[in-house]
Amino acid sequence: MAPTAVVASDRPDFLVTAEVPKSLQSIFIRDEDERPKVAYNQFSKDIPVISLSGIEGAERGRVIDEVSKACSEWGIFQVVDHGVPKELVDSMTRLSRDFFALPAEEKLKYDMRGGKRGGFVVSSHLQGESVLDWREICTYFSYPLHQRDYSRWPVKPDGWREIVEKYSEALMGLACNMLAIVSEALGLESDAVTKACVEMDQKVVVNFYPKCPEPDMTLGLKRHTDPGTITLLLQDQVGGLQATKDDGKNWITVEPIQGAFVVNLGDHMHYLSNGKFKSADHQAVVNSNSSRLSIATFQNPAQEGIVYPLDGVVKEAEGEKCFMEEPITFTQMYTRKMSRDIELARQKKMAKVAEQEKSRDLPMM
Ligand SMILES: O=C(O)CCC(=O)C(=O)O
Ligand SMILES: [Fe+2]
Repeated sequence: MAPTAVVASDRPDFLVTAEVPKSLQSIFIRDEDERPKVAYNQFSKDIPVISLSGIEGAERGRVIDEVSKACSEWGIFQVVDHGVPKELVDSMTRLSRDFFALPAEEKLKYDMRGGKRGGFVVSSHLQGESVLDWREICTYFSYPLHQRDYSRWPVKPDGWREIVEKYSEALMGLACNMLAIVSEALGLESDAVTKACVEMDQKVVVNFYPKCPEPDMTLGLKRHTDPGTITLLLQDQVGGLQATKDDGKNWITVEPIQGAFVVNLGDHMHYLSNGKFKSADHQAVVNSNSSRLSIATFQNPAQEGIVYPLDGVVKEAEGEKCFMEEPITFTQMYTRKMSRDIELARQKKMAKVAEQEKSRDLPMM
């Protein structure tokens, strides 16, 4: 039976950590073509690992070259020697895990459903999906500072709030450094991308993927590209982040590296670069052996930020064309992306129903 669409308000019924069920509820079962093809722990070394050591001095040229190559080929890479203190990363990871271990009623004090800006939710804050992701999340809208609403920041576990504050500030610093490198990799001034963002927005999303009884049938987070400018992802040592550079024909599992950040370019950056830099298609798979934690820090432009290739990126003299018809705002870009996703899901569902009807009409052999 085709699963019926789940509205966000139904979701706590599917709270996945309460007690891991023996089999998967149908609402988590993905169509066959969407299911994982590669194991969560079959790690690949294909994604470049770039050291940021010496980035303000003699090593800058090397970093720019490596970032440029990684962004053209994958749109995803890892960074080490990034300067974010290890103790901060360790505290953030430990307190995040402690939060998800709290009783459901404690987490639901920060229930994010109904359009609240931040807090706890099961599966996803997007509405109208017919299959659920196998995860719980806690979201912090951390920047701009004047929009920060601490009433949506959990007070438990003790000290988490203060650590998230420090973490989001440190990651804002790292993101700006990375965007300077990406600008220079496009042959532009180092502030070209941050200027295009108008005012940098940041959202910290802590993903918790519980152990799953039938991990081959579902996904922790379905295939997507991140919409914003750049994402910095911290993952534990379990493994589960997968990326593809050939539209889903082949997937690789990103090797977890202690203390590294996975850097993902989002759609905004893809457009700013006139398509020279990719926004990586990625997903998260789950497993039956252990739960997994990842912390995604999304750096987005302001809502009115312009989405259009940056001045100087399109080399017209070399016959290059601008691949967008007209500039749009980030809000327009995001709305179009969402409607496209919904339309694709609708078409897929219709094709499936038609297929089922056709096979029902076939004469019995
Ligand atoms: O958990 C992961 O590895 C991926 C998370 C992610 O892609 C996201 O939150 O957008
Ligand atoms: Fe993502």
